[in-house]
Order: sequence, then C-alpha cells, then structure tokens
Amino acid sequence: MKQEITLLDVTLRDGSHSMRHAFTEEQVRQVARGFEQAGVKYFEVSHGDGLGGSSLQYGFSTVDELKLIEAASEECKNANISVLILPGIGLKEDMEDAKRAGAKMVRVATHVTEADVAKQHIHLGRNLGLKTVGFLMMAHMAPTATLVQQAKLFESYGAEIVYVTDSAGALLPHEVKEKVSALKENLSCEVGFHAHNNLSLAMANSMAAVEAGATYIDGSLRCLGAGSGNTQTEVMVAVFERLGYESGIKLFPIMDVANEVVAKFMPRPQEITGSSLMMGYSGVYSSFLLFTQEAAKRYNVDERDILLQLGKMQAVGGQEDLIYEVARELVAKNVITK
Ligand SMILES: C[C@H](O)CC(=O)C(=O)O
Ligand SMILES: [Mn+2]
Repeated sequence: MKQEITLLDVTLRDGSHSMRHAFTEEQVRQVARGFEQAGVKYFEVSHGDGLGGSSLQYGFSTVDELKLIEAASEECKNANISVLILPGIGLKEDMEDAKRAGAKMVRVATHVTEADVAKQHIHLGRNLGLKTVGFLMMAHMAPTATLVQQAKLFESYGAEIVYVTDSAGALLPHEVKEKVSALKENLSCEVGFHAHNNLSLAMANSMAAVEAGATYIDGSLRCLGAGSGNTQTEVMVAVFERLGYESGIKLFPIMDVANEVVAKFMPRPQEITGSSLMMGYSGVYSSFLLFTQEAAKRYNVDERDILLQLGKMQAVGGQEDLIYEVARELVAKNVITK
C-alpha cells in the first residue's frame, strides 16, 4: 500500500503576496475549479498575511477575501478550503466569517517562539468544527528544542497538525530533517512542512520533510508565493508519485491549471533573484521582498544591503516598517551602492 501524503496548495494565499493581493474573483474561481478537477484535498484562500491582512501595513486586497473564499467554495464539492490567521492581525469574527463563507480548515500562524498567543484561536477553530492547524513561522530562527516546546504548546491547545514553516527559505535539508524528526518523536499529532525556494531547496526540503515523517506538505502552482515562491505543487505531484507516495492529485489536470490558468495571470516568473537569494541566505521573511524592492528604489540603495541588515537584526513578520528604516540608515551612513 502506498503511503498517503496531503499536498496543501497555497497559490491563492501565499501567491497573494506575489500578486500584491490583487486576485480577482474570476481568477480564484478558475483555480478552485482546477483544484476540484485535479483532486486537491485542501487549498488555502485569504490575504497573503492571513485573514484581516488587508491593511496599509501589509497591502490592501483588491477583492475582499471573504468574497474570494465564498467564490472558491462555490466551485468545490470535494476540495476543502483552508484559511490562515495570524493572531493580532485576524480577529475571532474573521474566523467565524471564514467558516460561514465555506472554510473547512484554519491554520493559526505565529512566530516560532510565540505559540502561546494562539491558544484562543486554536480553541475557536476546534469549536467551529474546522480542521485546526498550528503554523510555526520562521522556523530557522529557533533551535530544534525550542521548536519542539512550541509545537507541544500548539498540540496541547488542540492543534491537529503542527507545521514547520520555513518562511525565509533559509533551512537546509539536514535541518528540515532534524526539525521534522524531532516533532514526530515528541508529538502525537501530524506534522506539516511549508517551504520557500529562496535557496533553490524547496523541493529537496519538502522531500526531506516527508522522509522524516511529515504528512502535510505545502506547495503552490508555478511556485507562486512570497520571495522565490513555494515548492511547486504540480512538480511535487510528479516527484512524490515517482517516490511511491499517494497524494490523490492527478498529474495532467494539476499541470493544466498551473500552465493554462496560473501562468497566465502571474505578474512575473518566480525566479531566484539576487534579493530572494539574499533572503534565504540571511534569513529574512519572504513576504518582505516587494517592500524591500520599493524601499531600495525609493532610497537608491542596494536591496541586498537592506536584506543583510534585516537578517542581522533578526526582523520578523509584522516589522515591515523596519525595511524603510534600514534603507534610510544606509543612506545616512552613505552606503549607496547603486
Ligand atoms: C504570513 C506568512 O506569509 C505566512 C507564510 O506563508 C510563511 O511564513 O511562510
Ligand atoms: Mn509562506
């Protein structure tokens, strides 16, 4: 019997960063229809920074995420919609609204050392009858023992799956293996893994995660996501099938939605540019990419210098304002390298 894994697609959520949160209802419907036909079990829809993310700080959504969740849900009979929520950005009401709009799963995301802020959200997810997941972001920033401690908190609150989230695309395969194995040894719930491709390691890291026992792996079509994007879903379908795993996703239909739908609205190819490489190298949150490019342009400084400095400062999600501060400091110090 083939071992089952769930490939959870985040094109319509992590991809929202790359799309500057401008998904249209028609784009979402087309992708959702494609997922339904291809046999995808779970896919995520919401603002890139999760429910309630539409704001001056993170970027306003063109179309209200609830409308997008509702539209996606209307297209699906078997595929289930997940939403992401970051405590402090999204509210209790947002989770309730998302459930009414058709969400079946909620992933509660915190910085890797802050699982304790998710207790109420995990409880609420369970009370709403949603499949409830803990999502430990910027996993490269904590030693494995801390990650285990934090994952245990999530599990104790009721999370049914806990994710190791490589938000900066900074982890190397042996580190993924160590972290996922430690969670498998210390938790009873399932373990998931979310990669970013900033060091061209998303696929290798996803394979390392599955080999270490992860059963949920995130991906996005054509890699559409923050930074250099995520592990490419349609490629994972092929690779994991070759490795003898069963994802339930049909290869040709998932390739069709990637190439006939998503590729046509992507604003740019998901390449590993100088800046996204630097994010993986210095451990910077992938969703900082477009803000960094804007700040570099505005202050005429090298994006790589901003990113190196943000990495040294250990900047985390929610500190987007630091990007501009660092750019201004580089100007003040006369580090004008462009
Ligand atoms: C809010 C972030 O975009 C969540 C995520 O996908 C990550 O940390 O990676
Ligand atoms: Mn991500």
